[in-house]
Amino acid sequence: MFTTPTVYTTSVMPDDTIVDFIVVGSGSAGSVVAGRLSEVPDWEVLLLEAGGQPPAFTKIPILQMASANPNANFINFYKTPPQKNYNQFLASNELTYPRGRMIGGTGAINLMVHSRGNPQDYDNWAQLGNPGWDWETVLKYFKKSEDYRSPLEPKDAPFHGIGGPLSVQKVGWMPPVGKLAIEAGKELGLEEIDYNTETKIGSNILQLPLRDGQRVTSADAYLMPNLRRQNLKLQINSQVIKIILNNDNVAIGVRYVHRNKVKRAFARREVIISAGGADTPKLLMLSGIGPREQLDKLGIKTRVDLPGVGQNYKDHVLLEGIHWTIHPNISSSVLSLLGPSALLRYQEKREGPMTVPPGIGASYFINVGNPDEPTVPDIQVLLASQLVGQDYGILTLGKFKQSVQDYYKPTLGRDGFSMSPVLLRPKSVGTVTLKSKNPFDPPVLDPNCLSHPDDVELLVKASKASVQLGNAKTFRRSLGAEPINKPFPDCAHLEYQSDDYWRCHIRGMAGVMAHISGTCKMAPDSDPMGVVTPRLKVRGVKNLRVMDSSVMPQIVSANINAAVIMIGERGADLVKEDHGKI
Ligand SMILES: Cc1cc2nc3c(=O)[nH]c(=O)nc-3n(C[C@H](O)[C@H](O)[C@H](O)COP(=O)(O)OP(=O)(O)OC[C@H]3O[C@@H](n4cnc5c(N)ncnc54)[C@H](O)[C@@H]3O)c2cc1C
Repeated sequence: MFTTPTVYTTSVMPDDTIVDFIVVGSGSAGSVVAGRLSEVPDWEVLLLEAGGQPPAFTKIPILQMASANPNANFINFYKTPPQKNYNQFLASNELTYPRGRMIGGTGAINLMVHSRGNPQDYDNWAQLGNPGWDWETVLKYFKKSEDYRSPLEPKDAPFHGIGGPLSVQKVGWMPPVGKLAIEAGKELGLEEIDYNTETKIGSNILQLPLRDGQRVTSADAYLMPNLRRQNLKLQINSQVIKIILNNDNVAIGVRYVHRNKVKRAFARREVIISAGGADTPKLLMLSGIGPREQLDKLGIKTRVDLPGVGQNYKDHVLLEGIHWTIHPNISSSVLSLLGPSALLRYQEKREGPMTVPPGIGASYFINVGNPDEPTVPDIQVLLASQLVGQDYGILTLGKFKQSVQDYYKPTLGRDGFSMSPVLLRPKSVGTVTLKSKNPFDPPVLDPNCLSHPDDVELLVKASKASVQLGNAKTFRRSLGAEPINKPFPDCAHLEYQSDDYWRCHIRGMAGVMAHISGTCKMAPDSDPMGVVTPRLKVRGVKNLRVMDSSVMPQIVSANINAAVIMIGERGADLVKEDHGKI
């Protein structure tokens, strides 16, 4: 009714098809890679995707919340082992990690924040021995990908691209608290910035991949317009179960399952894996490329002993539970935003609250470890127009254990907002391992967040800064904002808002953002934990590359999707360069 589903043209290839390039996974990176490689008219490109067509609701930003439905068959919900250092106030500390299993991948269910990270992130990648990934180089690819559609200040214009495949614009509709975000930041000395430039400390309105009020995924931007090319084929419901290596460790094709039948496809030139930070290491290991010890245990013959596969797993950590109520007459409740006038406004004009993912609006990039640092933040505080008890807790409360549900009871039906600090460069490291050698078993994700004490200590400082932000006079004056000044029951034995109290709050209420990265990291040959070279070639194998979030040597200081798209853009150019096409 409000939108029609995007239907991609797909093909069913005969068994033992031979093409030039096989790309595995049509998510945020894979769609870019396949779209760009097919620009070379004499290259045949086959894109294999495990999932199917994306459901229509994924196009409507506010319906992002529907992807939490555990029965959705277009999402893989991967369970973690019990996590001991965080999320202790959830009903279960075995977390569920959603990964999009459809054309568009996780980019079709994410919260749409488009943020590139800090120039220093990429200069660090280069300094670690990865030439060609410095800020100056990657900026060209960020710009190449982008069609920026909001008004630009002259000083910010050189950092944005116009006319690229991916529409990006500032959040168009704001809840009442979002409209005050910039003014509130000024009280604490934070000026408004465009965070996708080189200016990185300050308040900001978030940027989203959006066009005409609808989500734009990499698949919309890079595949949809190009599927009429004869040399680009997209085959769905095709889960790759093994990379085929010949006796000389050259990748010559893949084995995949389509309609309950095992089929093969062969690549004259290269196989490129873009299955995402969880499934890429899984597929490499199933193919005998990974830590020998682990493969031996599962009875998988090692073809290349690469100890780094599945290691170096980094994710951003976000702290919940720092909240304010607002005046009862002011509403930003998600369910009330879905009322008839908003629905009509969306249907007729593609405007209003439905054009924004739930709660999303503005944020603050700050440095709490070194407040004098002028350009590199260590924390992003996300301002969300959401209170846990909002909408009678229907959307938010169920995941918590009973004592926390009781804690929020007095706020049931009230509106409010939260300040959620995010650790931009966590030091804790996790792993992705195989459950078994059955390709249909999920991988075992163990993010192991907050295992490094420095992460907790930085969050203590960030919590205090977040309280200061929410207590800004602007919010109190205009919205009647009142902090929920009450300890969580499990931390009530500690002095309220002392460092020890915050440590307890953090262990209970911090959680992952599901930004799996680094699990097949790019590194020079001298680093034994490196999985791919700076040209994204898998070490010890010929004609095999990885291009997705798993190649990041270090996680970037922002939501990672924009960087993943950049990796796809840069990766496609590396292939073209290596084959003499540019
Ligand atoms: C709830 C949520 C909210 C998020 N919010 C944000 C946000 O606001 N901003 C942001 O920047 N990032 C966000 N992210 C993260 C971001 O969306 C992902 O990091 C990004 O999409 C990863 O891209 P990728 O290409 O590495 O993998 P994916 O996009 O996951 O693509 C992998 C694709 O490969 C397919 N595949 C996997 N295995 C196989 C196989 N064996 N054979 C064939 N196909 C296979 C999958 O079906 C999928 O289509 C969020 C993530 C989640 C889960």
